[in-house]
Amino acid sequence: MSLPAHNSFTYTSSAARVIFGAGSLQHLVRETDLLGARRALVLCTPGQRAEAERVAALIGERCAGIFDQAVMHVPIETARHAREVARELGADCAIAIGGGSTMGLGKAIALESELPILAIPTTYAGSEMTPIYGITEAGLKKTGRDARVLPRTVIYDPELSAGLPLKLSVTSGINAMAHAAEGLYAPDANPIMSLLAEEGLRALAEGLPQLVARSADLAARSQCLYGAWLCGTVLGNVGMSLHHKLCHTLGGSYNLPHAETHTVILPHALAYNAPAAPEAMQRIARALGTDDAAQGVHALAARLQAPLSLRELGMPHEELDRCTDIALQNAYANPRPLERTALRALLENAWQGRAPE
Ligand SMILES: NC(=O)c1ccc[n+]([C@@H]2O[C@H](COP(=O)([O-])OP(=O)(O)OC[C@H]3O[C@@H](n4cnc5c(N)ncnc54)[C@H](O)[C@@H]3O)[C@@H](O)[C@H]2O)c1
Ligand SMILES: O=C(O)CCC(=O)CC(=O)O
Repeated sequence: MSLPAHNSFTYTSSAARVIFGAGSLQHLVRETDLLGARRALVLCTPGQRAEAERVAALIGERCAGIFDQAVMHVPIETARHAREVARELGADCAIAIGGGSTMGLGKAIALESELPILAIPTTYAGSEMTPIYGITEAGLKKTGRDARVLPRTVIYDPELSAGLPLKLSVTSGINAMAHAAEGLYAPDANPIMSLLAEEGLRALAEGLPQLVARSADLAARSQCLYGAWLCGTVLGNVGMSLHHKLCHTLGGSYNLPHAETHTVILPHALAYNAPAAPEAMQRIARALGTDDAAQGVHALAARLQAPLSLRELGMPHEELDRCTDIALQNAYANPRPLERTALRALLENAWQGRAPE
């Protein structure tokens, strides 16, 4: 795609060291040493304690302890507890192994202490590539951007995502695709991020069906993790719009599951924005090998047997009006102006699980 004459942009590269490939966890000691860490605190969810113990065993005496209480959306109480544990143990680095929830906990610690994070992602959420943090206090999730929370080193080892349940692999992959799709019509989009976005979409659109056919296939896992890396980079570098705003409203105010909510909303958000962002839609469709971006994402999700409706995620129908109001509360950039009636119709379609209009 050629650069239009009127195109001007600012591009700041976020530095992160990436080690990618099957078996790359073997480089953990080298990478820990390169960060100068002697007392690393290993972070995980309760369900990934075994993976954290493996990390602890690998780094041996460099491990100060394991904190295994990461949960979704980083409750402030958990963040305070983890910060306290890090302080008490004299930790000089946080090693986060897991998905976006564990990365989020590492970021909550780094935000106050500037502890470097070494991230070992095991889902496709992409948080490891972003300076975005989120903390939930009194039922409200606040997000922000801060360079201190961007992980310094990321080890992408597809072998570690082999245990990710297939359903979550699919929805997590579509969560990643959403970052790239919105990145293509971001107000601060730039040609570099758009290249990564299109390639990330292509990698996931190819890799996810392969995963569904053979969930432990290492080539498919590598392809999806590669896509997730690129899509996460886009999320970290350009602003998100309507789709992410709706997902944060549904997740934050109604506690709907994160990756599944992204999966249901994405085709509808793209259909809403399609008339105002034709070039982005063309690039998304091209990456998916289809004619229409919104219909293409919907068809892909259906083919992967992903959830298609807010109803099946437990969203109460009577809350759709209030949800529309919340989504309209704060102004943010979006290619198409936010119109109440059209947004309410979008949510209705998503609730019913219809194809996007
Ligand atoms: N700040 C950012 O840039 C950013 C980006 C994306 C998501 N997020 C946040 O991340 C959270 C969601 O992250 P997520 O979707 O990765 O889910 P998650 O981290 O909550 O993981 C979901 C579940 O899967 C388990 N799991 C993860 N990897 C596994 C594996 N390989 N094998 C077996 N089990 C595994 C986890 O232990 C957890 O129980 C949300 O809070 C979201 O807001 C933040
Ligand atoms: O909740 C956060 O920490 C921010 C998440 C974000 O912007 C990406 C997403 O919704 O997947």
